[in-house]
Amino acid sequence: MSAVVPRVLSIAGTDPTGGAGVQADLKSIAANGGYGMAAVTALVAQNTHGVRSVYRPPTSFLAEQLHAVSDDVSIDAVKIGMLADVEVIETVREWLAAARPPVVVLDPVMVSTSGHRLLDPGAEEALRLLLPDADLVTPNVPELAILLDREPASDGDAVVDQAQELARRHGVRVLAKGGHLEGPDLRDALVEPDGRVSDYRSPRIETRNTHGTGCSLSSAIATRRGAGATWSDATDLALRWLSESIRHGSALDVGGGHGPVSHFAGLWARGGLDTMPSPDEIADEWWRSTAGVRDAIDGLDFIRSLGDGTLDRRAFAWYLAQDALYLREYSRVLAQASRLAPTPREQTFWITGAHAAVATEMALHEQWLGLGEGVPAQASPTTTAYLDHLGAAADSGDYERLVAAVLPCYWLYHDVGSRLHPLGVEGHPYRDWLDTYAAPEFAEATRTAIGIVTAAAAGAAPLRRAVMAEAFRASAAHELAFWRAPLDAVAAR
Ligand SMILES: Nc1ncnc2c1ncn2[C@@H]1O[C@H](COP(=O)(O)OP(=O)(O)O)[C@@H](O)[C@H]1O
Ligand SMILES: Cc1ncc(COP(=O)(O)OP(=O)(O)O)c(N)n1
Repeated sequence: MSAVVPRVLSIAGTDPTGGAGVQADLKSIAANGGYGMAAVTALVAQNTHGVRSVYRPPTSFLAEQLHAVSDDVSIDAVKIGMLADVEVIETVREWLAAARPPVVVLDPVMVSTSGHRLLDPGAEEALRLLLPDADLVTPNVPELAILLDREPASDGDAVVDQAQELARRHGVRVLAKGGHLEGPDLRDALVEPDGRVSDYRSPRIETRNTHGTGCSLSSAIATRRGAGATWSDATDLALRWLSESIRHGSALDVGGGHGPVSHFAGLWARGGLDTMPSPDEIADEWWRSTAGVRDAIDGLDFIRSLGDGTLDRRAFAWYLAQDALYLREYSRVLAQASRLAPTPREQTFWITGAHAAVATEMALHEQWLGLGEGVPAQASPTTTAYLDHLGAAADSGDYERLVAAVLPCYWLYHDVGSRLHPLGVEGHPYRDWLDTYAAPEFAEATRTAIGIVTAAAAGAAPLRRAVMAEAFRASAAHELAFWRAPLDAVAAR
């Protein structure tokens, strides 16, 4: 069973400019969703112009690195790159036999683009003997030819023929890479040991930034396969990612020769640099964003006179009638939130709120509607506008947007209710109302609603979070209008 984040080990040489070797592998593994590890086979002094020299440390130290990893970490996939010479190949072969990683991708690195050898000529036969230990081998055109001891293929069909022969000879899956052929269209071919071929075609990108493409591709496939994708899907995903990364390579401005690909360009473009806010940070930000609305609510004559008990009873009756009309619909909106909720806990919370909205609140309001102060039977324009906004969120089927839209009705009522409550002394005419919205049960429901909504916002992508914040702010503005309307309506009579 592979881990959610596959643990992928690169066994390869280095590139201090970060375009190829273990440095590229680690970026590729991370960009494809894996946890990257690296055991270094050789230290290579190279840059975007080419290789200057190679230092191969004692293989006993490579063995120590490999065992240090496998003694401690469950490895989901291994990518093997530059092996330098026979001794290194033998060391890796012995370790593979002992560690038995579930996925092994072998990029048979032999010669750099600049023409410098990265594998001793005398090590080619040893490398051939390593092929059956791999699940996938990813040669470019010249490497494929050397492994078969043939001339390099000069067109796509000839590459596939050679890949089929290599696959059959060594009983191994082969991804033959077509980057070294001429022409505007690229063809990579995945060949199964039984000869079946899957083609992957893409347009050639006009760029000098192709250094390390082979390293990056093999690491990406190992990572995707380590995460559980089929070989065919892993190859497809890795190639799509590689094309995107090649396309953005020239924007990096690294070196004056063949520059690297931009391993994280796609992630950056899709918001990968944004840190995820915590639910508490979202709660603070959203609450601060309604400061103007809350000040305006506090400044309303309706709220002031509701608190000190001097509110015109006709205005209060008008408000309660509108609130009754509102709550009937609000209950349906909460029921929809319950229907869309992703967890039983949230489902239960919203349906309990829906019940409270019709039962508890309607009982309280009926008591006041008995006042018979010329109560309107129709929803006012402000009530209608607020309900249209909530109804649109409910009809969208978008749970996050919907729960963000219903939150101000909890949060602002609890805020106003708890601040006015101390004014509700014995004999206060609106004491029931003040008690309801300052009640511990309503405070608890408000806390839960804030927790659910802000957790959903914290887990959402930035654009989705912005949609939620907008729904929340719009509802807060409707709350202000709702509280401003009663005195205006009574004055207009
Ligand atoms: N200019 C390019 N545009 C798009 N894809 C490319 C380009 N050059 C190489 N690739 C892709 O990069 C991968 C590695 O290419 P290749 O050059 O064949 O191997 P290597 O880097 O090992 O020499 C292949 O999937 C190939 O299709
Ligand atoms: C340390 C190291 N390993 C491999 C290579 C070759 O990289 P590759 O991905 O095959 O791409 P090119 O650099 O040949 O285009 C390397 N240079 N260094």
